[in-house]
Amino acid sequence: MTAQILDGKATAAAIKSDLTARVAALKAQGVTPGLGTLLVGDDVGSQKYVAGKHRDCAQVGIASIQRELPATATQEEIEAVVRELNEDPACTGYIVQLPLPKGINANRVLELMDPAKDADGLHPMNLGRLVLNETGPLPCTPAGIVHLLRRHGVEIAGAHVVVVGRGVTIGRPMPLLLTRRTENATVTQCHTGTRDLAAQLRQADIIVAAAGVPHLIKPEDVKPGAAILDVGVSRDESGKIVGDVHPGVAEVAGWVAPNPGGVGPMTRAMLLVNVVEAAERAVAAAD
Ligand SMILES: Nc1nc2c(c(=O)[nH]1)N[C@@H](CN(C=O)c1ccc(C(=O)N[C@@H](CCC(=O)O)C(=O)O)cc1)CN2
Repeated sequence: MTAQILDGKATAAAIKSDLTARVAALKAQGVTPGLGTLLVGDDVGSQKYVAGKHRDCAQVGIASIQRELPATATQEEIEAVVRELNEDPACTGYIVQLPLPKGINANRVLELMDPAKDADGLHPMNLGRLVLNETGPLPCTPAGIVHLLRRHGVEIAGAHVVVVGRGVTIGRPMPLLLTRRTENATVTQCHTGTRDLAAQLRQADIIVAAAGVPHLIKPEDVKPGAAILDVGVSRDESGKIVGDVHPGVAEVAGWVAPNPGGVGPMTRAMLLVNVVEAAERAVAAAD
């Protein structure tokens, strides 16, 4: 078997085309959505992701506000920029690029954000809305994964999904999304402390691999026909991405989201969705 590709690039392009029309409609009503980003430090990967987010904004007509601080920035300096973005009327939504440098309390920074401007769905109030099944911005990577599976006709309802990872951007929110009545999956959450990971993986109809451990998921651990989404990012000596999924998995799986080209572009597309939906909600509330 050679797996079908869960094509994140093509799916993201379709989402962006839809958003371009919605942004034009907002502008016609006098509202220009604006995405702010706060990047702290000089991590090359983070710089690349943030640059990509602003390229996407330009493509769909969203305005860009870019704030950067050096790796030496203090908690207070970072929080001061967050307060500025909270107050800036041109910034209708924003993100703080993660991870923040060592020594910075990222939770305190996220808690300080205006939840109405939280374009990542990572403010505690918005994560709480997800728990309570209320409307709000969804964390971008989990939302992108659900969209990608749906778009390719992968059955989520009734599926057994194994999520490997417990980070704030993917591992923690992913099971919350997948177990909503609208998705209706059964989820097992695994992590580096899971005793027999291979035994869990073999039960899975869908695997979301977000552990950051190169080639953690091996062909012999995968049920034939399963859908495998590789979200792990490690880099080799030349800076090339090495995912959590061994390339041989494509011979066993039914679907594979490659890395790069799978979930990453979806993360960026769902960020734009959050920005546009927040602006649309604001317009509807003002009517
Ligand atoms: N505030 C946030 N920080 C981080 C998030 C997040 O959702 N919000 N997620 C990740 C990084 N990330 C977004 O910020 C992200 C990761 C990957 C991609 C992407 O398009 N990847 C490309 C490959 C790019 C490359 O060659 O390096 C792909 O997969 O095709 C976009 C965004 C952690 N931080």
